[in-house]
Amino acid sequence: MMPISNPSIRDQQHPLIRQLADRVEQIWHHHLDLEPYSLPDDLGYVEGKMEGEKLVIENHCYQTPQFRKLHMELAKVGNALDILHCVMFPRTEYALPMFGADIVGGRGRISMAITDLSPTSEDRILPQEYDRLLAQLPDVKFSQERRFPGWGDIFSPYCLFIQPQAAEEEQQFVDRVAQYLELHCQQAVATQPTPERGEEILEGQRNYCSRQQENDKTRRVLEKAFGSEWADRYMTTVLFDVED
Ligand SMILES: C=CC1=C(C)C(=O)N/C1=C\C1=NC(=C\c2[nH]c(/C=C3\NC(=O)C(CC)=C3C)c(C)c2CCC(=O)O)/C(CCC(=O)O)=C1C
Repeated sequence: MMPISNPSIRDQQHPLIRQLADRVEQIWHHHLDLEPYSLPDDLGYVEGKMEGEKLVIENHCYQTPQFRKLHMELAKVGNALDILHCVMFPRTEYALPMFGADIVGGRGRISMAITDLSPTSEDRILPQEYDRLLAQLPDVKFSQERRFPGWGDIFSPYCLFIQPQAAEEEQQFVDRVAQYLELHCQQAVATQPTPERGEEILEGQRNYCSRQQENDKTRRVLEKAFGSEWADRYMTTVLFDVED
C-alpha cells in the first residue's frame, strides 16, 4: 500500500500548477541527490490574511552537491490567486545558470507563466552547452507573449514569459519547463566544479536576486498579507537570498 503523501495545497490549486509542482519534484528526485534544506525559523508553512482572504504558503526546499538551495513555493490567496514559484541556486563553485519559474493564476485561469535559465557569468551569456541544447529544442509558439518589466534584463533569450491562451498552450508551457529542468539537472550533474570562478558566479547570483527583489507584484502580495517588514525579510532571506 503506497503511503498517502501528506496533503499539499497543490490539490486545491489550478491543475496547471498542480501538474507542474509534481513534474518539478519528479525531475528533481530522478536526477539529483536531494538532501533536506531547512528554511530560517521553519517557514515551511505560513498563513496570513490578504484583504480578508487567507494567504497560505507551502515551501519545499532541498540541497544537493551542485545546488545550495532548490526552492519550490506554492501559495494560495483564497480562490483569487494560485502561485507556483521555483528557483534553483547553484553552489558558486559550479558555473551554472539560475533556473527560475513563476506561474500565477486566479479564478480558474493562468494570468502569467514564466520560466528561464538565466546566466550568472560575467558576460551574462549562458554556457555554450546550454545554448546548444536549448537551441535544439523544437520550436514552440505562444500566442500571448508578455512584455518584460525593467528588471527583466536578467533573463536569457530562451526565457518564456506568456499568458497561456488555451489548454494546449498550458500543456506546451509545462512541457517546456520540464525540458529546461531536465536539461539543467543533467548539465549540473555533468559539470565539474570551477572554484576559481566562485566570485564571478556569486556576483551574478547577487545581481539576479537583487533584480528579482524589484518585483513589486510579488512584494505587494506579501505586504498585504504580512506587512512590509515581513515581506522584505521574506524576499531577501527566503525567495532571493544570496549566500554572503
Ligand atoms: C523566473 C522568474 C520569476 C521568479 C522566480 C519569480 O519569483 N517571479 C518571476 C517573474 C515574474 N513574476 C511576475 C509577476 C507576478 N508575481 C506575482 C506574485 C508572486 N510571485 C511569486 O513568486 C510569489 C511568492 C510565492 C508571489 C506572491 C504576481 C501576483 C504577479 C503578477 C501576475 C500578473 O501580472 O498576472 C512578473 C511580471 C512582473 C511585471 O509585469 O511587472 C515576472 C517577470
